[in-house]
Amino acid sequence: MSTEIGVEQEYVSMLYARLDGLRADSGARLARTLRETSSSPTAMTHRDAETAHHSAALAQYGAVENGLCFGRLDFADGGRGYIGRLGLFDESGDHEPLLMDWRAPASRPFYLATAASPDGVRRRRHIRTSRRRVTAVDDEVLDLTAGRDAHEGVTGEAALLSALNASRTGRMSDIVETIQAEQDEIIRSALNGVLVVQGGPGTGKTAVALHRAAFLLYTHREQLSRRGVLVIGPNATFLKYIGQVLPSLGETGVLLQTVGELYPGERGVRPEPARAAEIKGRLDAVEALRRAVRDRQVVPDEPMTLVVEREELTLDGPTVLAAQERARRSRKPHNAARPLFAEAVVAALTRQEAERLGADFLEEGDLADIRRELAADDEVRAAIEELWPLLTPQTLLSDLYACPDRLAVAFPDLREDERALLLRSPRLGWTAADAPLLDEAAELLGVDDRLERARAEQRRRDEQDYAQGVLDILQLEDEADPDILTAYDLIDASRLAERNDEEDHRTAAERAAADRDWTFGHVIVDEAQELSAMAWRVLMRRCPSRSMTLVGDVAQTGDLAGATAWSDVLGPYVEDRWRQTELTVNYRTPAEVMAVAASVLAELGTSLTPPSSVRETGADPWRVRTTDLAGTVAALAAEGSAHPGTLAVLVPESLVDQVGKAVAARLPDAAIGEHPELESQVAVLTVRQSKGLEFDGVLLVEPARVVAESPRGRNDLYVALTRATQRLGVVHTEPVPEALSAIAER
Ligand SMILES: Nc1ncnc2c1ncn2[C@@H]1O[C@H](COP(=O)(O)OP(=O)(O)OP(=O)(O)O)[C@@H](O)[C@H]1O
Repeated sequence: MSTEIGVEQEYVSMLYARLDGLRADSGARLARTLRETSSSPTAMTHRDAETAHHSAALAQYGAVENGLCFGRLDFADGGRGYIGRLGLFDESGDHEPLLMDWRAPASRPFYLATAASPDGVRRRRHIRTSRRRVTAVDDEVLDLTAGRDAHEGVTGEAALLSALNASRTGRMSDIVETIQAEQDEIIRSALNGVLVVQGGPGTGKTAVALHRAAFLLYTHREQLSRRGVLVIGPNATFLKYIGQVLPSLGETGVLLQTVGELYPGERGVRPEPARAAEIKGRLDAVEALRRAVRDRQVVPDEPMTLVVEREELTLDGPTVLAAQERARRSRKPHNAARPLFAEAVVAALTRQEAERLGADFLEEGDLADIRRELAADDEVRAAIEELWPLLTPQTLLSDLYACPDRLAVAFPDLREDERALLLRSPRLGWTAADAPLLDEAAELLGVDDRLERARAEQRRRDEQDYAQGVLDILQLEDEADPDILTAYDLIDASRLAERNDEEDHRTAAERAAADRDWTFGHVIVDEAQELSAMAWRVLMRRCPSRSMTLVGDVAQTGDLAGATAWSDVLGPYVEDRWRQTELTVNYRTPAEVMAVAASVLAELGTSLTPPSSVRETGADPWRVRTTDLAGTVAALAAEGSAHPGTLAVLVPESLVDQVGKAVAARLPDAAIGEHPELESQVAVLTVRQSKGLEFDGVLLVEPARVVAESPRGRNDLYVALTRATQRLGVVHTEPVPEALSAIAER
């Protein structure tokens, strides 16, 4: 085999030389572009575009440095192809492919060909490298291995097991080298429509979702780089965990967000009781917000007296009610309808004033003057603001949460104690469940954009005037020779103004993050089972094309507002027009640990079958019963940290402080708290924080409390048990839940 390594080394070195050449080329072009000094608007725009292009190319060449080439296919017809992280071509005239991008259709057999269905492939070779050095090659000769005792459906077994057994680092890595057939199907599924990927823990849902993003951007580059791709994850820690995967695949134009960040400009990070989040997540909140907005459109109990120019005018209930009716009939959102309300109020006051002055003597011009004066009067404006205030989503929501009476109007069907859960001081900041409500409020409030539109029109006119000036000067200079085409002949002022408009060179992802009205080309939701009905409404607004990939596991739902069936989530938006696929193999959790998790799943009473583990480790789970919980956990964590790789101590919420302190006293570098540093070797986390993550070893503390403390406690237990890639230990003082009693005591 060592000669084979030599052969591949030669080829791989040639590929790196080609990559270096491209990198140097882009670097030189970038430097040249940056040195250009022309300050004409067209040249500047061109320069910005070129800079962005070369910088992106350089970033991509940097991203593929590790594992540039990882596979080779030998075809039955004698042909051969190398597979890698990007496509490289021969510099010479015939432009032969030297390396095929893993996303290209030609690379597919690398992931799909099996002995039973070789698809023209004679041999699949996995090339393993460390930096630029080839360290191993694993061959599968497809026409000879048909009867071999391999794990059914697994391709590239040696490379796969080597990847799965590697110690974890606290950052997720990509899986391009060992994507399995059932995963490949999903990654390359068509762009359009809603695709649901249901899969048990460790089946690679997150990995598949991210690789799908990279595949879609490659295949539909034009469309998706303009509209962008949004990836939603459960929390900031998780986003940090997966943050490196797409850049390692050479993709940077994807926006990663939590639900709490869905409303631009605000970050919903404050914790709140599960019950409060559940109430906010119900669809009823739409009506509640509608009522809250109407509640701000006030009819005075007593007539209001306004003093304008030392004269008294009266605004009574019926007048206000009529103005309200007029504004509401427009069916415009609150802020957009406000000018109609104001107009109606001013018209009523104008009539009053006209009558006082003697309407018969007044002409239309006089009435218009009165109207203008009243509309500009401070007291009139204050009255309008009181009766139909201009509202931001933030003020609407914080005023609502701050006032029991307002809450009672908005949520008449809630019990008093439920409403009390929503009550809070406006200064405390937003929670994740507030973000969809802010977005809903923005829909209901709308914007009074007349001012903004007037400003934009003025800007446009100014630019046009300026362009006209430029053309006039050019015209003077050109006048000498009537045969020469003048600038006038080629372009008029409005087109020149348009050209000078500054182009926006932010990526689609950057622009989308700041824009509530942005609609994405594709939306991917990870841990999709956790999203509330209100969060789905926002996502559906952000993706009117309904081109979406939702990955999740309804057996792992921890949030009360989360889903227990995909049809419940999607029915309101696409009825039954969505497709579901399933992932069935667990690549993370070894069989020994999965056996325990499977009995918890059975107790959940779902029809879901546990995914089958792809490997065994020979290490059985164990448990220790103790009377000194914190002390024992700290000692076992110290013992566990002697193993290579990461260790998570998973604790019920109520024990985080106590256990965290004990572990920190013993292991000062352990990560603890709201935003734990996952690259630390040992981390103390709640089960909720551990969602979607994985660790080499897991020490689960007091599982009975994990179950007892949450309304979806058994789901949480299932999540906790399936975080380990190698070892699982349980520490408890109380008896363990029935499903865990089979674990041997140590
Ligand atoms: N084809 C593969 N090759 C190598 N590793 C893989 C493959 N598929 C999945 N994995 C690894 O298995 C682990 C679990 O994957 P992932 O986190 O995507 O699963 P998940 O289904 O999202 O799990 P959960 O629902 O528990 O969050 C990861 O370490 C991932 O890299």
